[in-house]
Amino acid sequence: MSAVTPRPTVHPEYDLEAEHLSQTIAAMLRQIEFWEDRDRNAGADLETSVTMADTSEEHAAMLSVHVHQPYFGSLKVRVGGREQTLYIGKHAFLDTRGGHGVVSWESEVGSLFYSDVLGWTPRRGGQGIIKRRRQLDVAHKHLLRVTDLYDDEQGGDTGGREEVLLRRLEEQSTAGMRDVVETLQPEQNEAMRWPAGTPVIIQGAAGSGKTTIGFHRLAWMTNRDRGIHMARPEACMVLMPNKVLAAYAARILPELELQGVSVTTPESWITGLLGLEKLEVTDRTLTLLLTDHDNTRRALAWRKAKLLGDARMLDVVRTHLWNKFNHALHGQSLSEQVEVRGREAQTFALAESDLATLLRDVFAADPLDGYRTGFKRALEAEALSRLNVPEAEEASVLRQLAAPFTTLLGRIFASTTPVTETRRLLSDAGALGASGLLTDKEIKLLLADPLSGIPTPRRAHADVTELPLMLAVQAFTGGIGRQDGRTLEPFDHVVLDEAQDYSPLLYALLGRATRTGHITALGDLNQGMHGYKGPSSWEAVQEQLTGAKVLTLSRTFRSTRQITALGAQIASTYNRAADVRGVDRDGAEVQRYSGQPDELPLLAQAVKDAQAAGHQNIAIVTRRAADAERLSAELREHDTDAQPIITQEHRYKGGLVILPVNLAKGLEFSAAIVAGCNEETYDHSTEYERRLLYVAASRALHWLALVSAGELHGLVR
Ligand SMILES: Nc1ncnc2c1ncn2[C@@H]1O[C@H](COP(=O)(O)OP(=O)(O)OP(=O)(O)O)[C@@H](O)[C@H]1O
Repeated sequence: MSAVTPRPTVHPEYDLEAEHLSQTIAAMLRQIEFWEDRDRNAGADLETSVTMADTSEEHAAMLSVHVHQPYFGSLKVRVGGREQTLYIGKHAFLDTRGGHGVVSWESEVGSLFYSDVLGWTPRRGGQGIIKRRRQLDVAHKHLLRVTDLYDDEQGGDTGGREEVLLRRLEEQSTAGMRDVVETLQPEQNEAMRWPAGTPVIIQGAAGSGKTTIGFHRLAWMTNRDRGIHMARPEACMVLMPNKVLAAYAARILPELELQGVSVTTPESWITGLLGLEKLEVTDRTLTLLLTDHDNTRRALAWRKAKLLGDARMLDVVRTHLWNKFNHALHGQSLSEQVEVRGREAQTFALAESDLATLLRDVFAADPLDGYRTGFKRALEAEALSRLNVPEAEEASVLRQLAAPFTTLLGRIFASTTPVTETRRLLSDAGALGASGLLTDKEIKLLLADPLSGIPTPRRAHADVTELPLMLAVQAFTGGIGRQDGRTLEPFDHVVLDEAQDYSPLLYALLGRATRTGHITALGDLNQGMHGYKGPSSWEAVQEQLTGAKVLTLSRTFRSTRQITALGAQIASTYNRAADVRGVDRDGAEVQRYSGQPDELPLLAQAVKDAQAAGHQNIAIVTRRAADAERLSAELREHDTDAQPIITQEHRYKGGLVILPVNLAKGLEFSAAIVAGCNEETYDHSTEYERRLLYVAASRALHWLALVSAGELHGLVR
C-alpha cells in the first residue's frame, strides 16, 4: 500500500468552518421539517394541498440525502467591491432565512471552483475576482479537513488540488463506478461543460476519466440551467461495450441524481429496436483475424467489415428501399366508398401515380418514425383533404379507411424485415450499385465472403458488422429513436463509451435517433481493439456529427506509478502515443510469480498477498472465459474462493472475482492478478493479443501481480 500520509496540521480556520457546517446542517434540517409539516402545506382546496404536500415531500427527500455532506468546497469571491463566500455541494440549497445556502456543482458559479480562472463576468454584470478556493472534506456531518487549493493571500496556488486528488486516488475501489464531483480536474471540467447542443468526442488514454466524465456531462445536461438543451434523464441513453460494464457503470447514476437513464449495450439496443432480442450476435471477422493465417483473406475480411460500416451505406440502403417500394407500388391503386354524416356516399380514389407522388414526398420528408408510418400519415392526410372532411367526422372517416390502408401498406412494406432485407441487399450486385455511390471494386468486395470458413451458430444470428445495416433498414422503414409508449421520440442525449468501436454508419444512425448536437462520444483511438468496426479517425466521426468538437483528456488517474509504467511498456509496442501523463502516485512494486510447474499455488499465493496488503476488491484476470471457469473451480482446492464472472449476465458485486479480459475492460479493482501472463497465452507477435495483455495489466488501482507457471511474458519479465 502507499506510504502513510502525514497527520494533517489543523487549518487555522478549522473551527470557523466547523461552525459554519453545523449551522448549515441546522438550516437544512429546519427546511426539511418545514417541508414535511403538512399543516403548512394547506392550499385553497384539497387537491392543491395534496399537490403542495407531494412537491414538498419530494424536496425534503431530495435534500435529506445531502444533510450528512452538504458541501465539499467553497469559493471566496469579490464582486463589485463586496466579498462573499459561496459553498459548493452536490445539491443546491437556498437558505431563505440565513447565509447558509449551497450552490450546485453543476451551476455556472460552481464551475469556477474547478477551473483555474481568476476572474469572470457575473450574469448581473461587473467583474468578479476569485480570492480563494477551498476543499472541505465532510463526512457524516463532520468536518474532517480543510485544504486551500488557491488563496491569493498565500500567494496563489497552494498545491492543494493535487494533494486532495492524491488522497482520493489512494482510496480502495468499490463495486461500482464512482462520481468525482469533489475532485474534477480543470481539463475534465471544461470537457464536461462544453456548450450544450454541441456534440463532443472526448479522447483520452485509459484511466483519464472519460467514462466518468461522460456521466458527469449527462448530469450537467439534465440541470435546469441548460435551458432548451436540458435533457430528461429518462429520455437519455448510455451505450457501454458489455452488460457487465453497463451494470458497473450504472451504479454512478443515483449519486449524480440521474434516475431513469437507460444504460445498455449497442447490441441490446439494436436487437431490441428490431424486436429480435433473442438474436445471437457474432463477431466472425474477429474470429477470422485471430485464427486464419492467410493474410489475403484477413485483409479482405478487414476491408469488407470497414465497408459495411461506411457512412455511404446509409444512402445505399435508402436507394435500395426506394426502388423496392416503388416496384411494390406497380399496379396498386385504391378506391373506397366513404360515408360522411349528412352527405351522400363519396369515393376516395388514388391511382398508382398518386401513390407514387405520396411515396416520393415521404422519402423527401424522411420521417423519424419511418417510411411506413410516414406513408400511412400521408394517406390519411390526403383522404381528409380530398374529401374535405369536417373535423368532427375525421375519426369516423379514418376508421372506415383503416382496413384498406393496412392492406395497401402491407403490399408495399410488409416483406421488408431488417434482417432479410439487409442480406438480400448484400447479395445483389444490382441493388448495391443502384445508388451509384459504390465502385465496382467495392461491390465485388461486399459480394465476397471471406468469412465462409468461420462457423455460424445454429440459432438465429446476425454478425456485429451487419447490425448497423439492419438498423438502417429499421430506421427507414419502422423508425429509430426512443420508444415512448407507442411513439418514437429522439433521445434527449446519448453517451457512447468506447466510441472508437462504432462505425461511421452507426454514428449516422445514432445522430438520427438523437436531438441534434446531443451526442457525447468517449473513446481512445489508441485503445481500439476492433479497428475493422470503428472509424479510421475522429474526422470520420465529425463528418457524421456536424460541428462535433474533439476534446482531449491528457492525464491518467487510475493506477500507481509502478502499474502505469508497466502498462506503458506494453502499449509502447503498438502505440506511438503511449507516453501519457499519469498522476505521480507511489505504490507497491508490481509482483511477479513464476517458475513453478503449476500455476494454481502461485495464483492462490498472489491472492493471499493482495489480501495481506489490505485489499478486498481483487480480480484474477484470465485470457478466456473458459480459463476463468476452470480456474475458479480448481482454486477452491487451494482454499481460494474467487467468484467467476464469465458471461454478460453476471454482475460484479465486489470481493474476489475471476473473469476473462474482455469482460474486465472498463472495470477496475484495488488489486489485479494477471493469470497466464506468458507468451503461449498472449501471443507476442499478434498486436491484438498485446492489446489484451495491456487491458489485463491496467485494471488495478494499487496492487498488481503477474502470474505464469513457466516464464513470464517477454514484455513484462
Ligand atoms: N478528477 C478525478 N478525481 C478522482 N478520480 C478520478 C478523476 N478522474 C478520474 N478518476 C478516476 O480514474 C479512474 C479512471 O476513470 P474512468 O474509468 O472514467 O477512465 P476511462 O478514461 O474511461 O478509462 P478506460 O479507457 O480504461 O475505460 C476511475 O477510478 C476514476 O474514478
